Amino acid sequence: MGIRSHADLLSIPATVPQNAVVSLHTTIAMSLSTVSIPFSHLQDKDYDLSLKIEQGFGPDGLGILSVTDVPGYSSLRRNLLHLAPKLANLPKEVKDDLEDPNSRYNFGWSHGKEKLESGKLDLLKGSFYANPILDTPTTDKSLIQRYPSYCGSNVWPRSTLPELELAFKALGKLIFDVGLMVAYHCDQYVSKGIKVHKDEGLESILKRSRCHKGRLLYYFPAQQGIPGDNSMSSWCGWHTDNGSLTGLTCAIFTRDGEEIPCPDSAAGLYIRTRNDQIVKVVYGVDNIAYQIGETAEILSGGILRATPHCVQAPKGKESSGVERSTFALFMQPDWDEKLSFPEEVHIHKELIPSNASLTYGEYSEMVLGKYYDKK
Ligand SMILES: O=C(O)CCC(=O)C(=O)O
Ligand SMILES: [Fe+2]
Repeated sequence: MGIRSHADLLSIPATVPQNAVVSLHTTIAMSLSTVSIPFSHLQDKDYDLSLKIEQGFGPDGLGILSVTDVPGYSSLRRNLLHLAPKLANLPKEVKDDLEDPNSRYNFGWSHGKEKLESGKLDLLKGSFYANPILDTPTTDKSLIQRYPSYCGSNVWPRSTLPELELAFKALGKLIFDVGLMVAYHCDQYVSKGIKVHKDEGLESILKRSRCHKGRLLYYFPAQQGIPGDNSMSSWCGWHTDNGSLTGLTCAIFTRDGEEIPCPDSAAGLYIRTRNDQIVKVVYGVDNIAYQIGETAEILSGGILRATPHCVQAPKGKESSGVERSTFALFMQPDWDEKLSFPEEVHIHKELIPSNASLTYGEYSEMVLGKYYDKK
């Protein structure tokens, strides 16, 4: 998929916090709140946010920060996230019709198609992918064949869940617009370290891209945790996102579609920081979180660093039947955008020659081949 890669992070050399309790499989990690930026500051191009960006995305940051008080966000989030269990519970034939094997399931419904860290197919979650900005990014047949995961068209359940399209596009566009503001302030921060040429900053690159992808995620009910998997990454394996900037909602937990507080405070998103701490990340329900993807690392010459993350399923008796719904927006460069790799490549070293010059389309097709069975 266009999107993420289970990087080779299986043996994470975590610096275990002093007070951590270590069991055979699980490390109880510290829980930390993200740095947060009020929308009114973010919106102001003259507001100096370099300290906040540094605290969030700099060498000692978590690699994730969040934006508060975005007008209209709260109801758009709830509207979309509550559709995830509905979509996942549609009859199998309906979901089959929403599949797009040609794009390696990067448009429409995807369940059990992607490989987990273990090499097994991922049955724990279902996803619905669409480009919230453009329904048909191109009509050029050769491009569609070459980059099917970006150049294909959206597939909407127009007769079976008609409200999905509007809700998905509305939330996706809002997270995109706010993400561009985050990108602008990232450029300001990066330009203190390296020269950022006009039109080559993250904001310009993301603004002109036709490659953005939203992912509505639905994690199927945990049965007293995931049987046989006590690990931190029991719901979603460790990986870095392929794109530049990922916008994330705070997840909703439900049982039979009814919202409930999560019964296990250890469940949720974990991040490995740049100084190798593993941290459980928390932010307000109405905040939009943004984390760094691989191509922001490449474009910034390593000043920004891709954020490794995973998701832990809730454990224990009360967790039986608990579902999790969330949304991610992968803001990615256009398929035609040139990426110049620094001499020292940290990302997918085994696939990418140093000093390579690839387009984002070429790069992501290379990386994706790893996580899907060949058709
Ligand atoms: O479920 C989440 O909170 C994160 C999902 C994720 O990391 C991804 O889809 O790349
Ligand atoms: Fe991710």
